[in-house]
Amino acid sequence: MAENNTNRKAQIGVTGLAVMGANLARNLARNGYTVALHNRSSEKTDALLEAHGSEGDFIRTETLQELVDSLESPRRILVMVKAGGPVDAVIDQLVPLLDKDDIIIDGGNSHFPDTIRREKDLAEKGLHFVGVGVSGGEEGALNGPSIMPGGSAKSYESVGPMLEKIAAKAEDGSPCCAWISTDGAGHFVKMVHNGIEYADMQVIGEAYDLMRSVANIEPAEQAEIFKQWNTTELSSYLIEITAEVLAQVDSKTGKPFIDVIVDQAGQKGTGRWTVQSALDLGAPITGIAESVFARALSSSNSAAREQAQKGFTDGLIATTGVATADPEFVEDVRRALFASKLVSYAQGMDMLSIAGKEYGWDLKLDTIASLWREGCIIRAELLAEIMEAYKDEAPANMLLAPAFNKLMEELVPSWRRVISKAVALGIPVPVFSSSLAYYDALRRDRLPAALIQGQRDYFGAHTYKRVDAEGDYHVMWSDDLREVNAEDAHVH
Ligand SMILES: NC(=O)C1=CN([C@@H]2O[C@H](COP(=O)(O)OP(=O)(O)OC[C@H]3O[C@@H](n4cnc5c(N)ncnc54)[C@H](OP(=O)(O)O)[C@@H]3O)[C@@H](O)[C@H]2O)C=CC1
Ligand SMILES: O=C(CO)[C@H](O)[C@H](O)COP(=O)(O)O
Repeated sequence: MAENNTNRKAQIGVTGLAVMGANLARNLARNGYTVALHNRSSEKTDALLEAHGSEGDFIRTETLQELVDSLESPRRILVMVKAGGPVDAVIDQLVPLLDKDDIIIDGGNSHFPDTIRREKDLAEKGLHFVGVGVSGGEEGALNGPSIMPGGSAKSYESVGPMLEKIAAKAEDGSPCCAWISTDGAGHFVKMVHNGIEYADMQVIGEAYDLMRSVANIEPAEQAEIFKQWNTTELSSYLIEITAEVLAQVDSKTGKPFIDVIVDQAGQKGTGRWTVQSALDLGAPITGIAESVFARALSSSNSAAREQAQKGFTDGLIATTGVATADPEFVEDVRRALFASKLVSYAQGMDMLSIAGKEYGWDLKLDTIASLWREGCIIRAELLAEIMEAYKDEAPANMLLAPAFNKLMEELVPSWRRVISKAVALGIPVPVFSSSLAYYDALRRDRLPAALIQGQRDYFGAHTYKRVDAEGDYHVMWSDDLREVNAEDAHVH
């Protein structure tokens, strides 16, 4: 049902009816809410109503004033427009039309500093602003996404029940939606989710490349391998869709579909933001960073790639390493993929823990892992175990939780063999190898960081700490090489 009826009131309005907004509106309507619809250009509103108007109770509106007038008070307006300037533009148009205590919900992939700014500005005007991370793509938005809401606890009392109703449900029936923390926390968690998503996709790509380049396993055969892997501890949405992409045959040429796609990966920005933010926080998300750079390397300078293919001829680039699909090699790749994937999740969780302290957010890592169990792009069987690992006392690092510690020990030999083979044959595995370096660095008794401290003290009197005494020290490098207490020498 869809009417322009000024007497009827909707419980929520949605503005921005592209794929995500349209499907979230339908999801809300299917769950029994009366939903007011608005889009900058009314074609999308009409297209939605024509195709799906019978799915629930919708109110068609043409202007933002009509949208506002169609809502019960306090008003709830879900903004699903392009992230960035368009969100500010919509907020600026909405604010003069709203009353105290009305709630604007931004469900797009907004950058969390923008969300912090918007929440503060709107709070000063007596309005609530809720930045909500939504993951699950088009299909998830319709049938149940993973939802990560920030904003004030008070606003969650009003929007939480609706969001929980439309969210994906985990196996135990709990909704994949819970209040994360104040202001930009929801968008921050969604951003880190996307960082993990980038790494997860890249490690799958590296496994594919290894099996194809080293063992000549063609895409159709790999589709079966990924399907089988999806029945193991690797079981996840991304492994599942990888099998489908690899099974696809191009209708124009009859070639494997993967072979007709230009090998230059795009990105909209959330992975890049994750790395930028990690640099600010000093969070060592090395695998996630490599996955963002791998996309950049694939696409930023195609002329350099073309010339290097002809110019870098050290004879190591593999055409084949293993003659056939050696099952032991394939199992090694599976294990290497799983180990690298575990590192990506561990790095993401570590970044959340650091950010919680820095931004004053009480981030519950077990709850966050629980929200990612269903509905989102990184949903995986593994997340139930991650949730358990953070349930009581959070480990200093996810990999140190007993279950993962033991698992990593089992995976490491395969991981090393696969990376050695890749390096020997000249196949780039940036996330496999940086993840192993991260694991090795964590477990190493002495790191060369000691030498870096010595160098810093030499050229900049930056001081160092001793392993056997408290305090900060400096060596009089350009004098008599005496060690002095930094405080006495007035250096820091
Ligand atoms: N696509 C996906 O899989 C996912 C997307 N997201 C995020 O959800 C949000 C919506 O994504 P998606 O549905 O893909 O849509 P897009 O990001 O493609 O945005 C299109 C929508 O934004 C509207 N819009 C653009 N500029 C303005 C403006 N200045 N004023 C008013 N409206 C404007 C468009 O209106 P018009 O029709 O008039 O042009 C249209 O409704 C984005 O932030 C995206 O990053 C989050 C998770 C997954
Ligand atoms: O948020 C998402 C899923 O969680 C979107 O799909 C996201 O836009 C994908 O990112 P990119 O285009 O950078 O690969």
